[in-house]
Amino acid sequence: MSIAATITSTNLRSVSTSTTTPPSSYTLTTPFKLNTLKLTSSSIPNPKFRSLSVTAMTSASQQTLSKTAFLDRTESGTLHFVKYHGLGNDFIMVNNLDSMEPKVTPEQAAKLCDRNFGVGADGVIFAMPGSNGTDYTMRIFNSDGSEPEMCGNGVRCFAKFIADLNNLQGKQSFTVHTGAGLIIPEIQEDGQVKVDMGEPVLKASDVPTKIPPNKGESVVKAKIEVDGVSWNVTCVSMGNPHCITFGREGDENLVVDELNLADIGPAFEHHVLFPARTNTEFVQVFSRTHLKMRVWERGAGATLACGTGACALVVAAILEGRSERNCTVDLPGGPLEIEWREADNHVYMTGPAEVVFYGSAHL
Ligand SMILES: N[C@@H](CCC[C@H](N)C(=O)O)C(=O)O
Repeated sequence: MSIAATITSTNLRSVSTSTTTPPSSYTLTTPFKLNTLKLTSSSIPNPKFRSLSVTAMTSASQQTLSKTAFLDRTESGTLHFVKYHGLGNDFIMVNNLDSMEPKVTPEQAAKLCDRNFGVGADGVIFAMPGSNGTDYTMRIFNSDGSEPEMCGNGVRCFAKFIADLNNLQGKQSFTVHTGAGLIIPEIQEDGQVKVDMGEPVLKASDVPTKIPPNKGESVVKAKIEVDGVSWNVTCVSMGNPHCITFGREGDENLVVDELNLADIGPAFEHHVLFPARTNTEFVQVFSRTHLKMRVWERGAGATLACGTGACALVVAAILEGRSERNCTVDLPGGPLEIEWREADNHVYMTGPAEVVFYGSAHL
């Protein structure tokens, strides 16, 4: 089986090697050009990835073929998707509006997310019909195939994806049912997406963490041992679990760029004190309104941004007396604006979401 793949974007330069017409298996109403990098199955050493075949459309092709028509086409065994990113946290968005059954299995999601043998992404997101009275339902698989309850950057991409599918312009708001309950993204006039992320969950057993509560039912600046090092942590759920640290015991001022996340991240993620595993945010405080974080995500590893993580860390910073309620959080992929509003106890996140490319994969 041959594999055709294109690395291209509306914003980035194409890095493909040649130009060719689409494979015969694609029936298109208008001709389009593909910049194609061809691989054969024999050049793929790992047999488990040989069944995956990927094609991506250039931005020129997006102009000649209706986006909705592209995503609506159904051929057996072929998935049409749009890749989006929110500050470099990237997702394969699937139009699943005709069914509550995800079109991709967790195993297929892991293959699609693979950065060497697949499309490459931090997760696969499904736009599904509404439930519990909402406009839509969002489900997501992490790049390891596990299913988290929520994804902050993902829900901003979700809002843009829905607007794109429906050809909506300007300010738009949707109600979205997620594993974390009701989430309300609103596309702003400037294209940024502001999301009502709901209330943070602080009760230790609901985060969940087995760290004994030390402030009411919550865990705030508690000491835990991770691989023989003592860290101070605060635990917050934004529907999904987060462990936030501002430093080791006796060393409160983290310089996050110096951390080797690949070493310490997995030790937090799989720590016995986190029965559902955990996302971990390592935070540096610049001022009471400006923080910087790096993240090790449950089921995805080090990512360029984590929206729920940025929300959770501002809650943690306020609980630890380190910040105001409105903060800018710098992530490796760029900044997010976060507010934990006193009036309704909800957390609000504002940031970008962008299309990377349209593509098809044979599953
Ligand atoms: N990157 C996401 C979070 C995705 C889910 C996470 N890996 C988990 O397992 O909880 C975000 O932007 O919030």
